[in-house]
Amino acid sequence: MTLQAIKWAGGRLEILDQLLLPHESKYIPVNGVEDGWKAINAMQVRGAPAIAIVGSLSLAVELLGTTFNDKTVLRQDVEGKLNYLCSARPTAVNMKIAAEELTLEANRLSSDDSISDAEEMKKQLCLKIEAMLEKDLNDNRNIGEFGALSFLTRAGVNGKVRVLTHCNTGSLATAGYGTALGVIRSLFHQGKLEHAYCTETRPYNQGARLTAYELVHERIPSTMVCDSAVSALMKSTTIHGVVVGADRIAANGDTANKIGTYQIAVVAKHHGVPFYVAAPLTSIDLDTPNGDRIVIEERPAVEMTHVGGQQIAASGIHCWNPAFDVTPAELITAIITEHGAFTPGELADKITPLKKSL
Ligand SMILES: CSC[C@H]1O[C@H](OP(=O)(O)O)[C@H](O)[C@@H]1O
Repeated sequence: MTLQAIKWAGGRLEILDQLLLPHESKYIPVNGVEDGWKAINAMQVRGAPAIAIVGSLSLAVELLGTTFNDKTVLRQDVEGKLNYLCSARPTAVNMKIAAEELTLEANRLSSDDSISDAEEMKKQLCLKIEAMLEKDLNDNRNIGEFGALSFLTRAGVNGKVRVLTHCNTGSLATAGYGTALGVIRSLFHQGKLEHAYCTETRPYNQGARLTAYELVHERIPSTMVCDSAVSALMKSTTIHGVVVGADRIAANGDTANKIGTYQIAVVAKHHGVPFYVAAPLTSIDLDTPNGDRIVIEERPAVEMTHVGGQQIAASGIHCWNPAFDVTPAELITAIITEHGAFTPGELADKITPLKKSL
């Protein structure tokens, strides 16, 4: 199986259908925003950064297949389709931020009299969308380096560390390399990783199906544990730190991430284990003051009662299936971004000027 979640070439978009992993590696075409919305909503592609990139590229596919004669019509088309794409999944903020940035760009181009031709405006918008791929990859490598530095201040006697992560935050959740899994990759490449532990991450099993494969694929020394084994692991083994991804980080540092993250943070606190969130600025939502204001997506019960199409729960049982939970800032040691690691308390002040410079 390849580790490339997204393929973009010459205006053609394909995604690795992550519902089939790890058994089958199959790319499916995304021919426009409706395909993009459906793939995101069904979780054929998932992961906050990957959602924003695939959603935006699905718009680019549609734009490149249409001729526009009027800049205002083009701007209205772009804004409407971006709003539609944002409705596919509510918790991750990356698609919303991408939509805001692209709408601002469309407004700027539309009012720029030096750009008389709607087709030229379309070309510039598509170039901005395409640039998201390389930027995300570069950001992830920087997150990896800053994250490795954060861990190594607490390294073990041999200078190596044991790290736990949750869900999938690797190449299959981003344009490549990953966020939290990127930190693990950087530690491994620096020869500083003693061992990585990944949770299976019920009910969608991103850990068992996706992270385990990425770790095995790259021969990173690792062990998978059940979600319910994290406290026993921390009691029996020295874990130098936990690093997880983020779907939406509020201005005060409260972080929405895959369900189960919050309880790992509580257990880490009990065991004195540092707890890091690794995420690009595109996952930080300064417009949301705290985690109470983050909408948590609830997924269908069938994703709990069935695994791989096989029923594992008694018919008729009621289910509660929130896809995410919110880890309060006081349980987070630092938030690792492409610009450095920041405490939750300093986050807003540190990144506000950085976001403005984007
Ligand atoms: C690189 S952030 C990935 C983030 O997204 C995952 O959620 P989902 O698989 O439902 O999209 C999980 O929360 C990860 O931390």
